[in-house]
Amino acid sequence: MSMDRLLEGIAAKQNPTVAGLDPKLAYIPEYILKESFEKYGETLEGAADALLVYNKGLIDALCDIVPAVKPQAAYYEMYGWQGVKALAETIAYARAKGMYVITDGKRNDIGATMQAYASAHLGVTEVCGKNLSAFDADALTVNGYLGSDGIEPLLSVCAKGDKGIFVLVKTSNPSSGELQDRQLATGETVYQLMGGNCETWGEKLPGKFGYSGVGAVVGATYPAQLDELRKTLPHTFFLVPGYGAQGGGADDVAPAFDDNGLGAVVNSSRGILCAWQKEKCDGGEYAAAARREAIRMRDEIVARIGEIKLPN
Ligand SMILES: O=C(O)c1cc(=O)[nH]c(=O)n1[C@@H]1O[C@H](COP(=O)(O)O)[C@@H](O)[C@H]1O
Repeated sequence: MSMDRLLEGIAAKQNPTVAGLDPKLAYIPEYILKESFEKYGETLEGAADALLVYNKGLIDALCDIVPAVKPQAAYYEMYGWQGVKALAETIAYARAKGMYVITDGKRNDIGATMQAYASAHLGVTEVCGKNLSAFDADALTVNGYLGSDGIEPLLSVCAKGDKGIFVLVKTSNPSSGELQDRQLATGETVYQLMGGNCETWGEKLPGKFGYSGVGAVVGATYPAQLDELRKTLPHTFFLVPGYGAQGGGADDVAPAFDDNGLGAVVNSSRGILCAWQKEKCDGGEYAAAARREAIRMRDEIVARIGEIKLPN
């Protein structure tokens, strides 16, 4: 149920990481851009085609060693409906290759509108009595700061379709403390309260390995909070962004894991996408360079946490 498929993928591949698919034209090798622009002109359609070709090359190179991808919707929306089509095709391609797909949309709204987001990204949309899948990701990042009526619609969609959500709790950005670290009259911080909400919401989506379908986003840039939240949120699986380009390393993310080497999946986007540029290798090697970086990241983290075991 819920997050179990992600945990099974992590254990099978002995790799607790997710590759962030946040593509920009500046990261895409010249030969891909040239072909897409020749086909569709220097248009949004040409750019979106290049994104998709680039993503497919990455997915092909990573799918046997990395359990999940996280496309961030903004990088597709910036190319209009053509970009959004590339997002949908990226999700379908990655799922067909056996990867768990977390759409990073950080969505939230009031209940009725949230229901529409839930249908769009995780559930089905009814058309003339038929239930059709729109984006059909495995999980979605969401903003819980509108309150529980913005989360409830997701829980029923997740229960029906074996899907999960990751709720923003303590985000990786430098200013996250402006709101999230504020202390409430009860003495707890706002992020602690939100973390507690994840445990409560997760009771509706229990998982067979102890982690529910309601995960939490906690940044690699805040290792002390990762440590604290791992201890206080035993049923909440963490999505940990901030490794690599934002400065987080293996030592920072290690506290996010439990004694079985489970408990978190660590994201790297630019670190993987731009590996070929960092290595200064030929564009034709971009996918191989991404794979090398994914292996380096996996090995660095697994060396800290040990073997990953699924509890019985
Ligand atoms: O929800 C997220 O994924 C997220 C939450 C957060 O607190 N910080 C954060 O960086 N992210 C996302 O994680 C990715 C980080 O990208 P890199 O810094 O390039 O690895 C981006 O897609 C961000 O939008």
